[in-house]
Amino acid sequence: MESPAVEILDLVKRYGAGVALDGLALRAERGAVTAVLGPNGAGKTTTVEICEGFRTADAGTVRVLGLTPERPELRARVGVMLQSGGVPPAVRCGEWLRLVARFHARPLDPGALLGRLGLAGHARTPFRRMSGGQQQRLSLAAAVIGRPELVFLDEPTAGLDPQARHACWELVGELRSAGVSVVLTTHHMDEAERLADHVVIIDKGRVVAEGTPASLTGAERQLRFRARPGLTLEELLNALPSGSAAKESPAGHYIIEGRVGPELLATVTAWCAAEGVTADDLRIERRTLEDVFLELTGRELR
Ligand SMILES: Nc1ncnc2c1ncn2[C@@H]1O[C@H](COP(=O)(O)OP(=O)(O)OP(=O)(O)O)[C@@H](O)[C@H]1O
Repeated sequence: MESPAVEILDLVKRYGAGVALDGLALRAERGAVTAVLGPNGAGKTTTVEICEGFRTADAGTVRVLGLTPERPELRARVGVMLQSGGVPPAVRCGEWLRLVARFHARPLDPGALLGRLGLAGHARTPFRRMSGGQQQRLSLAAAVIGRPELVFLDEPTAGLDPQARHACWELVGELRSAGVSVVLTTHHMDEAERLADHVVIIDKGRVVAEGTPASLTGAERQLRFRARPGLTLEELLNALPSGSAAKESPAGHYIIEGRVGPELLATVTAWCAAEGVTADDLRIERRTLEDVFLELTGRELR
């Protein structure tokens, strides 16, 4: 049977007295987009860089396409986009991509790839003169130019403008359609929900939840509104159909769960009117990955 794109078991990484990874386990299937989600310092970059062979683990096993990360044959089969670094400051954008392409047997066309990522006009710009977002897009291009079987993208859209973000999303979609396995880290829930087949939420170096975006968020809808913090919800709860729940999370944000329909909506708005509460942004929607994370850890993702 074919090995998964990435398989991690009991991974531990310490930096001095601090534990960055605390027994992390993760499996990324071939041909799928796996999003690793978590707040700052959760251990995303450490995990990805161990898989890429740039850092060594203190304990645990890691297999990338069935091999240990330091195996040299992985270099031609795995594309890597780092959060920063790796490109000489004076090299011109187009020159760099052509150079990277030469290391691969069947590279994509560098010029076409630059065009796809909105960098056609910057082919002659030295790396150090490119904006952060442009540098990032070049790193993305360099990660995929060799037609890898597996690509690691560490926060590929951080700091990108909306247009560049969409170009990146499209590229990830195409990689997936071409059967490439993608492992990406992100802080953006919408990005994970939009792109990923499988989401792994990590916090403090451990996996706190995983599944498809739909299985994590569930099919149930919620009623949400914003109002002044500290409303007493007991009376509202008494008025709601049995099986409903009402909570304030975070302060000033109210979430009503249960059978969301006309009756529940009417009860909530009547209660608001009676309490003199103006419910801002009143809406009905599915739970988001952000909510899932908040429930699991009591903290927001960013
Ligand atoms: N080289 C290092 N030396 C010491 N501590 C480190 C080092 N790299 C990471 N850490 C620590 O390990 C923990 C995990 O960091 P990591 O960069 O993997 O998190 P992350 O989830 O990628 O965060 P971010 O979203 O901010 O990039 C953090 O507490 C961080 O301070």
